[in-house]
Amino acid sequence: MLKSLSKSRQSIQSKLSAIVLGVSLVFALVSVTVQLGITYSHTVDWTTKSLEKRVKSTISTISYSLKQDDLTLLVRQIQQLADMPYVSNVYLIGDDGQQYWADNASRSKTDEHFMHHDLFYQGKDIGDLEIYLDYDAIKDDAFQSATPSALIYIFEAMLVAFLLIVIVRRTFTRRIRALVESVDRIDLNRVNKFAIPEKLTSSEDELGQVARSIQELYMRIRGDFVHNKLKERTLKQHKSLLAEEVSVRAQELEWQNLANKLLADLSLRLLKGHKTNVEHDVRICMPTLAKLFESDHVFWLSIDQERVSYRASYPVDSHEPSIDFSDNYKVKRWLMEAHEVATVDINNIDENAIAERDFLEHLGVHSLSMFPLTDGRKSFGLVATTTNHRSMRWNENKSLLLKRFATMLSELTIRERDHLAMTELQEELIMANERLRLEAETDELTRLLNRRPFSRLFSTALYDAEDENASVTILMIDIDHFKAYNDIYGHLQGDKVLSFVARAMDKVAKEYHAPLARFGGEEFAMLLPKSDEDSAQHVAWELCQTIRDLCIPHQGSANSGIITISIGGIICKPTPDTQPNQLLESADQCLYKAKRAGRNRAELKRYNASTEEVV
Ligand SMILES: Nc1nc2c(ncn2[C@@H]2O[C@H](COP(=O)(O)OP(=O)(O)OP(=O)(O)O)[C@@H](O)[C@H]2O)c(=O)[nH]1
Repeated sequence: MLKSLSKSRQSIQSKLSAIVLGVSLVFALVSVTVQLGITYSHTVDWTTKSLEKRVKSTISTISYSLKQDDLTLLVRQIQQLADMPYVSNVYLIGDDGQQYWADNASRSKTDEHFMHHDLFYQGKDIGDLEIYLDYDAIKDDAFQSATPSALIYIFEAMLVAFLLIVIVRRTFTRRIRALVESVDRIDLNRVNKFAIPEKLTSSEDELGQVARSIQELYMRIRGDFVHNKLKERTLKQHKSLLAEEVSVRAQELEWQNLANKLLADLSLRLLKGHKTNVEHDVRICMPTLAKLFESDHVFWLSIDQERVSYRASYPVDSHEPSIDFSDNYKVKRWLMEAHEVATVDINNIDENAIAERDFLEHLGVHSLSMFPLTDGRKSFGLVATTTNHRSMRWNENKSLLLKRFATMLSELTIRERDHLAMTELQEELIMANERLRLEAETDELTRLLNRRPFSRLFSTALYDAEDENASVTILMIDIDHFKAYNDIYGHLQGDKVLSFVARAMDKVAKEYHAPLARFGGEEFAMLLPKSDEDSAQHVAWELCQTIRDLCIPHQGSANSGIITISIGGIICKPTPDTQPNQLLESADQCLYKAKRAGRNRAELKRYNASTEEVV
């Protein structure tokens, strides 16, 4: 039962109650037993002493009456002894063997206890006196007298037990239960502040110590819990910060990657592309640039003195506000002399910077970031990115990107400038070369081609004629009796005549798109591509007539009296083996024939390229 009680929910109280009750009952039983023993022994002792006292007072009378055989006295004396409390019987035996019994219920002496006294009379043993006690009666009386005490003891024990339980309950069980209830309320998964009631902890007894220990333990656990929670929260915060940091880093890297790719692409495009497509190439990368800057517009301005021009802008169809620095040097200086990326927001602009504010308002710009284009000495342009209605979010990376973009455009502009200078120089050189070439290929006196370019043209004409299966004519022209002219009119006059004749023939040549050259001295050569015999004959005749028509007097010319020319010509349908020199030689021979035939005429022959014969 105790076991089951001890297992019950109110185990301590029940156990205590049972223990206290049991101990009290045992104590009561022991007390009653002790009381009984004491009462019994006390009664026996008292009875014995009373008897001894009585025997002592009556023994001489009994001895006397026995000796005197005064039976009446003897019996009375014995009966008086026998009437004493708890005396069951009195037995007397004389030395003569005579027995006397008191007149009590029992005369047996088998189970009785007794007191023994020797009877003397005048120093002589005359008999024995034995007194038997009624121990059962003593016991009964003892029990009877002990019963109230036992009841009192039991009541007392019950009372003590009850009081003890009440006291235990008041001072111990109830507090333990309150403590248990308090402890039950502890939730270690929460950080609520918890306190065991002060009435439990303030006590100096063991329970108070236990309550304080629990409170301290809880405080320590709570402290640890709070510490762990704080650690956990800090860890969470760190983790979230780390995740945020990683995300920001990733975005930055993505941004940086896009920026690098943009600049690399632009750089490559500018290197590969044609110089005239520069603006186009820059314009292509501007949308990405605007995205990277988170801006509305990107401008590339070229600034020369007060003249500002947009080289490229984004968006393409956006309004490009006109910029005039003619009476706004302050703003120009502000824009062009920045050494770092300048960012300005209409909200934060210095109150004194009225010109700058007006400038931004004129542009319709809320926020602006810019960097000048410079060759290190002088600024010649600007890259700027702007927002219209909001502040621009700017950072180091964006500054760096704008700087790198501006540096690229600066280098590009410098390269363009150098390229322009180089092109101009090249063009000058080409023109000079052309002039030199023309000079080298032009006869100084007549301004006609000289022999070298003519030979080249002649070879080309032969190839063309061969390709087209056409005929080509070469005319060799010589002024008649020119030595005589020099001799008569002088060398200088001879030079003048050479010029006149050349100019006149050139007119004819131009008419027929025929190259004409001074071949040397007073000799000329004319080439008639795609010509047949008739046309060649006609041109030759026209040449002779043209010179005759000049009517330059020549006293040394016996037959005409004027300057005339003789022409020898070869008409040829060339083959791949046809040699220009051979044709020139043949034409020369024809010229010789014309001279011999009387001059002032043309002698034209066909040259058979297959047989290499003049026919
Ligand atoms: N003034 C002048 N005379 C030149 C020039 N080149 C050549 N001559 C002269 O031209 C003359 C050519 O003379 P020749 O080859 O003997 O022939 P020609 O006197 O014209 O007689 P034909 O040719 O037979 O009619 C020479 O006296 C040269 O000195 C020149 O540039 N200026």
